[in-house]
Amino acid sequence: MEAWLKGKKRKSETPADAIQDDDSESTDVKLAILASLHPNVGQEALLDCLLEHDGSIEAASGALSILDIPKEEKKLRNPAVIGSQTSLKFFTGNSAGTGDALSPKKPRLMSKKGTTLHLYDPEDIAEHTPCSIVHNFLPADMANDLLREMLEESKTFEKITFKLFDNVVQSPHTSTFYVETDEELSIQKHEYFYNGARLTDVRKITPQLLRVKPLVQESVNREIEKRINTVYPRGEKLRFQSSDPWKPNAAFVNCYAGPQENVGYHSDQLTYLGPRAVIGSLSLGVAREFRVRRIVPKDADEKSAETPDLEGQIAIHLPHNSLLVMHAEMQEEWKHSIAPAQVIDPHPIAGNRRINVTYRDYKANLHPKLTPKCKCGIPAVLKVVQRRKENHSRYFWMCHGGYVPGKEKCGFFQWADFDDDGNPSWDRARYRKGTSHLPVCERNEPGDADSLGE
Ligand SMILES: O=C(O)CCC(=O)C(=O)O
Ligand SMILES: [Fe+2]
Repeated sequence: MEAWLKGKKRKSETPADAIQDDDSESTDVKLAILASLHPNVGQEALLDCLLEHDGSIEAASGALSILDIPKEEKKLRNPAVIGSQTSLKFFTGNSAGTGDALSPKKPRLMSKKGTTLHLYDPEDIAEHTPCSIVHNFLPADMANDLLREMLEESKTFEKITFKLFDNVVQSPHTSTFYVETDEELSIQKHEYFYNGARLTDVRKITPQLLRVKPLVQESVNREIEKRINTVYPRGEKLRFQSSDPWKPNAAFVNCYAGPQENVGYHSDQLTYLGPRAVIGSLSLGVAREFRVRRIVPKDADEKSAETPDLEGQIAIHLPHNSLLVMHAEMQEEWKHSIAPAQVIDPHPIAGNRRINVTYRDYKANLHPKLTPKCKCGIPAVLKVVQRRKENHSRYFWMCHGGYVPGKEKCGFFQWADFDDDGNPSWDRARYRKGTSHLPVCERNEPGDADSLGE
């Protein structure tokens, strides 16, 4: 941690490190480190300060040290309260979308860095973010039954513990994971890895989660079709996006007990969902702000000050019983978070708690027995080059051992090869050779950073 705070290079930098930067670290972790350095500053002020300093702990910590914290905390922008919708005209630039596969055709929002655009309307959300939303999604009784069931379950949810640079940190909310069969439960516990470690709490899907699943499935597939037809170039699915219907077989459930519980800016892991993953996210209980921001790739030697990110964050308001679909462009090009709130409206059933159920489609051909393993013997994690222009959008496998308390990462790195439907090259039955321009399993040894154009 010290080396990072002082701006020194981390020891044992690997090719995977070289194509990432500070931003690849979860905001949870950055917040945990900032909180330990500035124990008197609230979570929200820390988050705002981190955002204002482009995710740099060093810069944010420096600013917090100089400031008169108690006064400044009150003045900091973006109070995470339920805000009112800002005029879209203020944020919409004249420039049209880039026209690439990942940008909506409509003009791009040009919100200034550090500002938050609050969106409520489904049309605005579909137009300006990589998401779409369905309000009042379930019949009211069904939503309440699921909420009650999950509130009961969440009494035994736990915070996730992971490691960063010798610090063991905990997620600022609780969660657990549900699968459908006993066999899947056993496999999830013994073969799947998350942040380099096995999950200890995997549960069998509950009656209400199972009851709601087909409705989510139907609605998400409808939203995918709509997105393809109205937003994507030529009305075609994105490259690497699966051409199969979306079929959820797992649910990750989060509980935010009170306004301060949150999740920092992150992209969801693609390791088992594959490229261009779609996720169906159901919100129950207290309404909270889901924030998204686009990741703007930079040249290796480009400083953020020279190319300020023109786009601020967008807050999507997630009321009780709303289904948010994170579309195929979301995880690769954007980050998302649940911001801490100053105030919340208590919910008649949930009190101050919010339950979030993310239904996910785990791909059979990305089972950890099939994916590359690193030298630690742990199934490698699938990532994509997000922040660098060089090799931008390329997928790669890397070691995740560094996230396990007491374990160093081994530096394993390997480019990933998928066909245009996101099938990995080892899936002989489905992989359509020649549809991907990427080299087949090109190998880079640790330290071989030249081959990455760094
Ligand atoms: O609570 C939410 O709406 C988002 C949760 C989330 O981002 C996640 O589980 O990865
Ligand atoms: Fe997420």
